[in-house]
Amino acid sequence: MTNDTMQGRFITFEGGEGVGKSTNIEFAAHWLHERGFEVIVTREPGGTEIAERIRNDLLKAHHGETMQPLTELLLVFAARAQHLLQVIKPALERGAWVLCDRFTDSTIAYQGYGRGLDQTTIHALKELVQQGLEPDLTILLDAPLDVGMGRAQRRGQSAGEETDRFEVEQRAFFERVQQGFQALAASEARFRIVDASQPLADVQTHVVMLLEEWV
Ligand SMILES: Nc1ncnc2c1ncn2[C@@H]1O[C@H](COP(=O)(O)OP(=O)(O)OP(=O)(O)O)[C@@H](O)[C@H]1O
Ligand SMILES: Cc1cn([C@H]2C[C@H](O)[C@@H](COP(=O)(O)O)O2)c(=O)[nH]c1=O
Repeated sequence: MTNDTMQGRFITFEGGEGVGKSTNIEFAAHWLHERGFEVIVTREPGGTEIAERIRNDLLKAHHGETMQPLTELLLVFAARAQHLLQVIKPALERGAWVLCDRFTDSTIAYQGYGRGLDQTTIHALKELVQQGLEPDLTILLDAPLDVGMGRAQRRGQSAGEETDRFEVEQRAFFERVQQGFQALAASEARFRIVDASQPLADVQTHVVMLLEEWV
């Protein structure tokens, strides 16, 4: 099944840690609800009971055993298969807007550029799981690393969140991830880059401009 047979809109929000994906998805959902659209807000890894359990394994620190990059990659796609079949495709088929916090571009950036896994393998898994389904629009929230990481740290401290298995990575890892997102944005027509280092009101004005092209 491809996007051509789907009635809804599939919008993904991408970017590094703390750039404002969740904040802007909630804002976009509210904006669309007010205009009468059915909106599903979801996230990856996650979005179903099984996929959320996989997320927990992916994000929590494991003591005494290191998760292999290939294991990480397969778990991300296992969660995605469940999420696509159970939540995303049915919602698109009935005409809803699906706003998803991260999708396969995060896999290409984190497991491909970040961990150094082979892009051909990633694309083969993508084809197997997505069967040609792509987001209609991908909003890349882009900010210097220190801006996003500073925001994520402050949010984590005030909410008492535990640091996850990705957040403890070295700066060089996040630099590679950011290069990955920038390379994707330069090569895929569905990407739009939003400067996420701006004040939130300006970021949201830009997000609305992008949504207006699809309503
Ligand atoms: N443009 C902005 N200016 C200032 N603060 C912002 C801006 N956008 C988001 N924030 C704040 O930064 C923090 C991180 O935002 P948010 O949780 O939306 O990011 P995220 O990209 O979803 O993070 P993560 O990758 O960790 O899930 C929050 O406290 C949020 O209120
Ligand atoms: C979808 C996806 C996610 N990740 C990583 C990226 C983040 O560090 C975490 C998710 O947590 P957040 O609250 O959304 O920041 O998972 C990944 O490595 N690969 C993926 O495909």
